[in-house]
Formats: sequence, C-alpha cells, structure tokens
Amino acid sequence: MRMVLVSAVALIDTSGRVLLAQRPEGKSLAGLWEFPGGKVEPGETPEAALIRELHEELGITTRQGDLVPLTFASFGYESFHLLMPLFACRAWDGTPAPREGQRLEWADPEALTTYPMPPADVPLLPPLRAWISAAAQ
Ligand SMILES: Nc1nc2c([nH]c(=O)n2[C@@H]2O[C@H](COP(=O)(O)OP(=O)(O)OP(=O)(O)O)[C@@H](O)[C@H]2O)c(=O)[nH]1
Repeated sequence: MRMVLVSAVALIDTSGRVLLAQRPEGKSLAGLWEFPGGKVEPGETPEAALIRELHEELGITTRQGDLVPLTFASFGYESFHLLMPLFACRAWDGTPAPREGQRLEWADPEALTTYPMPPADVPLLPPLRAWISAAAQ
C-alpha cells in the first residue's frame, strides 16, 4: 500500500473557532470540509510543507514556531494509506482568503461534527476540541 504523507493544520482564531476549507468540484472527496494543508513533497519537512501550502492556498504567512503538534490521522483509503499530522496554530500574518476557489468557514468547536469531512478526519475532532478548551482555560 502506498503511504501518502499530508500535513494539515487547525488554524484557531481568538474566539476559538477553527478554519475549514471545502474541497472544490473536480477533486477527490469534492464538497467535503477539511483542514488546510497538503502533500509533503520529497525532501520537505511537514512544517515546511504546511508553511508553503498555507501561503499558496490562503495567502497567509506562518512560522514554524507557531505550529504546535496536536494529533495525527492514519487512515486506509482505497488506493493509498494516509498519514496526516495535524498541527494547531493560533498566530499568523495576513487574513486567510480562498486562493484556489475553495470555500472557507470559521467553525465553532461544538459545530465541527456538523460539517461533512473526509473519514480520516473524524477521529481528529475530539482531541482538537479538547485542545481548544484547554487552551481557553
Ligand atoms: N489538506 C487535507 N487533506 C486531507 C484531509 N483529510 C484527508 O483525508 N485529506 C486527503 O489528503 C490528500 C491531500 O492532498 P492535497 O490536498 O495535497 O492534494 P489534492 O487536493 O490534489 O488531492 P488529490 O490528489 O486527492 O485530488 C487528499 O487525498 C485528501 O483527500 C484534511 O483534513 N486536509
């Protein structure tokens, strides 16, 4: 089974909301809501891949020191196995804007489960919600 390494992030605003992006028509899993990020290129670290993807997809600048390892997904899709570290990030420069035709939404942590997501993402929600509520204490 081919292993695909994807780096993803929960961008968390000052109200504790999380940025979700909707996969555009024509892509695999179109219409589902996911965490911003993308495939790690050969020779790239997960952090560097994320910083690059966030600039390309959302036009924001993030720093490695602001990326906190949170949890990971390990999921067997039909044609590959996804290994996806999920970082949390609460500080960036710029305002996230859809640069690739995707819809963006800031979701309340309690509402995250109401967004249709790829199956790999579903187990990420409880640790994410716990992290956000602990960070708010
Ligand atoms: N960025 C991101 N990708 C995810 C998430 N959950 C999940 O299963 N994935 C999968 O991880 C891969 C990310 O690939 P990508 O975003 O860099 O590339 P892509 O849109 O061209 O994917 P594609 O080649 O499957 O169409 C996709 O297969 C996507 O379905 C998530 O929360 N965020």
